[in-house]
Amino acid sequence: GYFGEYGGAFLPPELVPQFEEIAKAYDKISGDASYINELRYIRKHFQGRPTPVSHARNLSNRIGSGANIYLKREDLNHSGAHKLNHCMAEALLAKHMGKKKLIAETGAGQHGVALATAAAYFELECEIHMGEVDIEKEHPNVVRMQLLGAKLVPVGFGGRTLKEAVDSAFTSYLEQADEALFAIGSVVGPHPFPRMVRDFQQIVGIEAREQFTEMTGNLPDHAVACVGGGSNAMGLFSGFIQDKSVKLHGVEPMGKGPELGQHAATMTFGKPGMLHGFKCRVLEDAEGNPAPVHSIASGLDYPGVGPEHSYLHDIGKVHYGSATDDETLQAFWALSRYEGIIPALESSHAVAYAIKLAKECPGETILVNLSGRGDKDLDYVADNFGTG
Ligand SMILES: Cc1ncc(COP(=O)(O)O)c(/C=N/[C@H](C(=O)O)[C@@H](O)C(C)C)c1O
Repeated sequence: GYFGEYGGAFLPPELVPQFEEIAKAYDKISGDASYINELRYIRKHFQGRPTPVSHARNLSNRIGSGANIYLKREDLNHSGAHKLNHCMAEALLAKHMGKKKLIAETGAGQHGVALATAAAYFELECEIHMGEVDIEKEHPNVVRMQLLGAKLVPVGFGGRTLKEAVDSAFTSYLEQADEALFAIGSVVGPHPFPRMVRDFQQIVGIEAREQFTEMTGNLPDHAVACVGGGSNAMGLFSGFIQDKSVKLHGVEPMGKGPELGQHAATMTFGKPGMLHGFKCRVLEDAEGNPAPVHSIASGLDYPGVGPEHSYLHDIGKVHYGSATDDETLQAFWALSRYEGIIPALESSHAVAYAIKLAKECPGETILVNLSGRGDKDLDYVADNFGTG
């Protein structure tokens, strides 16, 4: 359960047997033919996979450096983001474990919607914890979760965003661990979740590598993905991690600037620490507590980051850059206006970074994981920043 010094499971004693049970169940069924076949059926006939790879021709031509940007269209995955890739697998695992309920946190609401979708499909109960700030900001996803039958638990303490939602979901799980599965929304949390969620997201990178080489006859020069906890990035990177020629880039939110509290750029400003029961790089305040964070994208404002990313950062296998709120908004508008694709604000960070990279790498190819669509962000952007 470790990636170098990062990862592990630092749990309250009463949860140790629960997490051991989850790890054992996952190891058991991940090689099981019926589980693999059912997941394959679901991906094709329920999720509508494979998602396409689109050449952002107009955007690339407008940048004019001869670089070409391509988009892996996880915005076209059912429920509108990459999150369903791990939620369907987590729900299937819960079924195999005889669980009746799924519990999770959500920030942007995409994971909440995806888990509620998976719970409806498998006829499981679903309890989603969400900060009051994010409930306000991601209202369309709140309605969708409730329509899909999930019970929403508003979280009103602390910063009232993602970190507190995780704390609240964890506490609730503690009380009902026998009949519920805690379905974490990213490659974070105590072992086995970082490895499990990465495994469930690998389908993205496997498809993208096959599609890109078939479309262009080559591997991409660069693979780019935004990083909140890091699940969509690990999904894309998994397809290329063995290819020496493909440069991997994780994009973090630089928000309003480098001052602590104005961003959530954990790789740039953080250091090794502990959060939510696992070791990772963490943004900490002067007292050593998780620092307040900000991003225009609810899905990225998390003071920690996945242990596997923390390791890949330290060994220099992945370069972690960033995009500010302003750069992100420009990318949100540009992709909408020039390509007819409205991206999630989270994914817009990866597009913003790819635009900067295209200017620095003339003639090269850049594959971006477009992790989700922007429906959830339309009103927030239009009301606060206009339509570009
Ligand atoms: C469209 C979209 N793209 C990227 C992310 C960042 O999550 P990772 O891919 O796990 O880094 C997110 C994260 N969303 C989560 C959510 O919807 O609840 C997030 O807020 C938490 C689960 C961490 C997202 O919605």
